[in-house]
Amino acid sequence: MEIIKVGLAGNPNVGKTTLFNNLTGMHHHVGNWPGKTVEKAEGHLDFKDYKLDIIDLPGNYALSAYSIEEIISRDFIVDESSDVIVNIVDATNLERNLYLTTQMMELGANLIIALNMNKFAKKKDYDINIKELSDLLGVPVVEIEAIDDTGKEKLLETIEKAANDPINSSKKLVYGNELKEHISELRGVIEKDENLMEASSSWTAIKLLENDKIITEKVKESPIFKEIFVELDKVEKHLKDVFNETPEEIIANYRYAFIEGLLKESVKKPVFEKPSFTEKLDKYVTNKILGIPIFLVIMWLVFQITFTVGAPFQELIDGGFTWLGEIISATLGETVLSSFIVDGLIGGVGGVLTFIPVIVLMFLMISILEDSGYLARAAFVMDKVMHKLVGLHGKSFIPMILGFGCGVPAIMATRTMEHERDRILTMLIVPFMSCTARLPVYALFVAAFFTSYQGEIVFSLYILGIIVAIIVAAILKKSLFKGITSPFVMELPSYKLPSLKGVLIHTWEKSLGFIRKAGTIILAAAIIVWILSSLPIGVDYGSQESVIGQIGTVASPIFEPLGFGDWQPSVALLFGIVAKEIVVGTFSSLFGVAEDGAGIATATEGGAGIATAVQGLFTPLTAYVFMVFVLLYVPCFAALGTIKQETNSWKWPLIMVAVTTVTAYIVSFIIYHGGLLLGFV
Ligand SMILES: Nc1nc2c(ncn2[C@@H]2O[C@H](COP(=O)(O)OP(=O)(O)OP(=O)(O)O)[C@@H](O)[C@H]2O)c(=O)[nH]1
Ligand SMILES: [Mg+2]
Repeated sequence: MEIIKVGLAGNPNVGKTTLFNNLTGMHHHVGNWPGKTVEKAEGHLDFKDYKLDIIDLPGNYALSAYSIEEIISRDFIVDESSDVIVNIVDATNLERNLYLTTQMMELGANLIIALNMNKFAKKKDYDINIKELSDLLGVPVVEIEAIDDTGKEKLLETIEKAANDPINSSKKLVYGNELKEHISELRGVIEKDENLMEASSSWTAIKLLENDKIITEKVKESPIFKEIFVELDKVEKHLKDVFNETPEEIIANYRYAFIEGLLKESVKKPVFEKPSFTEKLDKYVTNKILGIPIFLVIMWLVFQITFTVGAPFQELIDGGFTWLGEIISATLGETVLSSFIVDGLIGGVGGVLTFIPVIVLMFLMISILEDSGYLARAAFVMDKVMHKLVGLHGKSFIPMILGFGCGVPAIMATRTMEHERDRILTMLIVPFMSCTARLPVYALFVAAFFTSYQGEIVFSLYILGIIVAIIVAAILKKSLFKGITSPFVMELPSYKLPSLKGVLIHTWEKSLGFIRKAGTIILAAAIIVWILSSLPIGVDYGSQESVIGQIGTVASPIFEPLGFGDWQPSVALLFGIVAKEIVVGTFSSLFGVAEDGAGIATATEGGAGIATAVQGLFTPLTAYVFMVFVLLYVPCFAALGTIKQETNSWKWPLIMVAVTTVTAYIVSFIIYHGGLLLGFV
């Protein structure tokens, strides 16, 4: 079977991954905000006698190399030998989208244009003459709807044809005689070195004129680099004399002029565009005064829904585990095996699994925020605050909100940031955002102590996370990360009705990740906790004389000043370093079924078992402080590992550990003593 290698390229948020998923049957991350895909992904599809290798790329606006994900795409388009590049273009935004197209044409890439979002363009009364557009570009144009199968067959046929009969897409690109003449002079010199001919010489010439760092470095390695730079200088001087502009500006102007001419011939737009739904809604949502209150209300709703809808399901699962534990205890009697299954496994792992409904709902809510387009608005609204207070731009707010789901993808999402310094700083504050792993801890404690204000208490923790993140970022920006942040225009995609299938798949996969975690790390920790609670032989399970009790007793003075100096919270925090769910796992295996026969925590009932046990250890004030500490202290191993991988050094994860520990301690201390002064207990 012959293989055809197809790259999917285009601006951010135009539907590349949607098309990729549709073609390959895979489920990669789709959402309505620019910059989701940060790494290239590969999938396959059989078509007739061919095997298509499809590569999904991060979106980019130009083939210049700024941020990491842009470099990934550019390297693929420029250096890898793909057979066909499918350029996905948003029909509602042709001017901007075609800017990247012109640059791929400069490369002479074997291009196909897949025109997406046609329904939205029709709604706006755009009349696009596909044949004309294709003729003028000299590139096939296919209308598709990435979300369903519209145009899919035609696209595949076109890919097959293009692979067998490649075109040079640079042919119809015209940049005016003056520029063309000088580019060809420069090309003449470049072409003398065979090694520089991997990409087309006109592209290399253009990139040199644009002062592109990577290409300039590459050319410096050529034996004839002096000759090339002498010519480059000459051309640059000449262009400056003629146009009184930098070569970069001149080239950009020509690209836009080409696009303008093209669209004049092939697209008819209504004289007055009626305000779209998005524009109408954004009047309120991104309003200067209303923006932040609306953001807060939406977040509050998210937590309310998560908790109120989640609670009955949670009780159901909890009941199931309790029943299972009782049956096992009754069948096996008081044996080591029964203690292992009931305290160790059902307590440690089951105690965490009861929170699945809450966690699934949280991921569902975040998926809806992402897919509707609200996430980008939240970042836009926070941009001013972030800029003024922290010196970071709103772009870093997107990874922060994703951090409400899980820190690992959130840390990866920082790749879209241009400056390494801003990127690392954002990574360091993402773990202050309250991820779903903290939810079991909150659920347990609010049920035991704050039955009437569950939603409000949890909401306050989420907001505290954001505030602490902003304060820590501001301090770090003034010390470790000095420097100005370049301004950035936040792109606001049109609102879209979230696709049910997309949202469900997204949620399902995230939830599966949680279940997998329960079966691996949390299980392993549960077994260790059980062993340590049962040793030395003959000791009462989970008593202070057990190994775990002794460890806790040694560690507990550290937490005394924060109000929870008992040994059990200390070991729970210690084990929770691995993953925060283990904090609850540890409690539930220490106070599990066998202890009082009352069952594992029924977090929503606030009565039996674990809840009673924690009521004996905490007061409402110390319970709140404990939740704050869990929120802010050391991120889980997975998050630290991701920071190491993304920064390529252990330095940052270690700094992270120090920053979070100190912050958690200080903030908890202030809240505890402040609370005491205010008369709380
Ligand atoms: N209605 C409709 N929505 C679409 C279509 N194609 C994509 N979308 C939506 O557009 C948004 C962006 O889609 P993605 O596939 O994630 O875009 P992308 O180009 O991969 O974006 P990045 O990875 O950020 O560069 C999502 O909300 C999709 O559901 C389509 O054909 N019709
Ligand atoms: Mg994508």
